Amino acid sequence: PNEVVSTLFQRLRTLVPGILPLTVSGILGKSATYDYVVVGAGTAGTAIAVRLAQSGAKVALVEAGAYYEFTNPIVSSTPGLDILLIGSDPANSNPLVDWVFVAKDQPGANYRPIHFARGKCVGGSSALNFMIYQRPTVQSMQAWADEVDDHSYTFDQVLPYFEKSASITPPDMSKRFSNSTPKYNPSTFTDGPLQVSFANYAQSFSTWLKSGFEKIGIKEAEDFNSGSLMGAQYCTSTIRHEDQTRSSSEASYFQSALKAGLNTLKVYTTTRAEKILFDSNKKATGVQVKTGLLSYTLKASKEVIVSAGAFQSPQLLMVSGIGPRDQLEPLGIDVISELPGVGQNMWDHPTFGPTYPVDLTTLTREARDVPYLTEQLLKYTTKQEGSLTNPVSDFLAWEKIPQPLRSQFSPATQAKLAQFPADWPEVEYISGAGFVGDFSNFLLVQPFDGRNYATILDVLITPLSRGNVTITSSSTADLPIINPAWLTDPADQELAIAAYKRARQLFKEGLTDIVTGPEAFPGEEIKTDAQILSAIKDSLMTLWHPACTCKMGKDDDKMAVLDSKAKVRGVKGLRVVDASSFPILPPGHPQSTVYMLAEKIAESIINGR
Ligand SMILES: Cc1cc2nc3c(=O)[nH]c(=O)nc-3n(C[C@H](O)[C@H](O)[C@H](O)COP(=O)(O)OP(=O)(O)OC[C@H]3O[C@@H](n4cnc5c(N)ncnc54)[C@H](O)[C@@H]3O)c2cc1C
Repeated sequence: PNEVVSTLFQRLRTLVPGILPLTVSGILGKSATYDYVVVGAGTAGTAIAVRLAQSGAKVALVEAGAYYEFTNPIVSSTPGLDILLIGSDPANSNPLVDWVFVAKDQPGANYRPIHFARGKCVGGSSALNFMIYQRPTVQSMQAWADEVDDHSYTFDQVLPYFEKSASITPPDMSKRFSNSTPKYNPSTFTDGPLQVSFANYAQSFSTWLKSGFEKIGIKEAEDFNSGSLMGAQYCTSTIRHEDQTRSSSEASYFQSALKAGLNTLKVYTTTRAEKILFDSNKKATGVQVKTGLLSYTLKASKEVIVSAGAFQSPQLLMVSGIGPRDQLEPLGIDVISELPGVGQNMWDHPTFGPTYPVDLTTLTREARDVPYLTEQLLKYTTKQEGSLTNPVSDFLAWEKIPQPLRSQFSPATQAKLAQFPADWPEVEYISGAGFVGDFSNFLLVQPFDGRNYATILDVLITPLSRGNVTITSSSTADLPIINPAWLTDPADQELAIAAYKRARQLFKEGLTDIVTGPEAFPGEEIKTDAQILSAIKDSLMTLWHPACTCKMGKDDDKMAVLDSKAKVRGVKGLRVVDASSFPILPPGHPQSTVYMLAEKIAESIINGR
């Protein structure tokens, strides 16, 4: 027992750091001058701030939240707990680390209010995400380069920045099931700070998926980080291999800079950016911030960089006078640069999918069988093994909808889908080792009937619906209104129905050895296309990938907010670097691209200097 207690104690110390990083804290409440002020210590913000500070510049990093190790202890650090407090029910949230956005009045979600989690902490959304790490395709990055008329965004040109941001550790096959060997390409990683690896446990459900997908025509893929996605394979995850904890931007970029004794970076936690300040030449001179009741100014002698995420970067621009004139003037905001694209053009990836009973151990057992859960907790804390090392979704498949389903698309939908390049998948299928239902609360929805359940999450990867972000006041204390507008383009509805049928086909033709009964959700009685669409709307959820709300674009693109170096048009000394800067949302999960962009723009700023 002494040994167990001692191991547990040591383990807890790695999950909840004992020392507050006071050495890097700015003096809260006191105005100061830096070379760069970065707003938002999220995924992009932490990465770019650390890179600028490593170049010798003095950098202030302003973050509205705190350290997640204190405001979401254990939950954020433990891969298997990533499903907690991020469900579609707004009550299923932790406001200490989440802004708790709610998307309302969405016809595509049958008007259910949808909780849209966004990280509010050092680490931002990388502290809440599902840890899937995968990169876009060659042709999708060509589309990005074409969209911004800048060849430096082609896949070959950006690969060094993907590589620079991350390192990879091979899977420990002595701890995983022997039939769960992943394929991957280690040559596209370096010794970058972000830790990418594989969990010390594969979901049993996932061990059936390679053969299952093959039976419905989706072949095994070689890997998902070298420029192609079509096919099925285990994915890499942002897991620190040595202790099987989450590798967020905080645990990677920030902690490694801290360990190296970086003293040019100062972090202002629990501090909200209120407004970007400009001089008479429209040059950004700093940021007005607020900690508690204290408002003060952090001056930037070189540049202000906004990395407040896809909802709050456009908000901060708008309250500072940059955006659509018809939104700003009625709120009494003086227009400094009229840019109609701020807050528009929002891309997101909606998800939904059927659930079946399966003859395997899944999350359902973990949630309902207390002795089993205790065993897993002990395994995780003492040996870094077992199901809690696994972020739940560890196997992916990608495709364009095949015949005969494809021929059922209307000519309009076929034409719209044809705009996407050949290597850009239309649909992703994600392993979901548990009951998902309407995504309201992953823990509470697990049935008590003693059976295990598994789900395939369909994700629309070529969404054509575009949403927006609008402000209701001139204060960043009021959350902006988000309107993802899921499924408002009829082509998305047709694609969603086809994707649903493919997921059902997988269970019925590919997974017959493990399926133990009829469809549990939404149910066999849902048959016609109209019924399927209605069931999709009743359960649709975001995959939390909002992007492109301050998009970069060509000089003649009126909706472009940024140039291809992420500089805000119409003003000086101001950039936006995060998921909002994307001109398009490339296929898949965006965090790898957010890190790539932070590395690329940091290098461009440093070289430009
Ligand atoms: C639940 C969930 C699951 C996801 N799963 C995956 C996945 O598996 N794989 C993947 O690739 N992607 C995933 N994503 C998406 C991915 O995490 C995001 O695309 C990415 O982290 C966005 O990075 P960002 O820098 O744009 O914004 P963020 O990381 O959200 O950073 C924005 C930061 O700005 C701060 N901020 C905002 N306003 C202000 C203000 N006024 N003043 C000061 N600070 C402010 C916020 O608190 C936050 O820290 C997921 C996201 C979520 C929420």
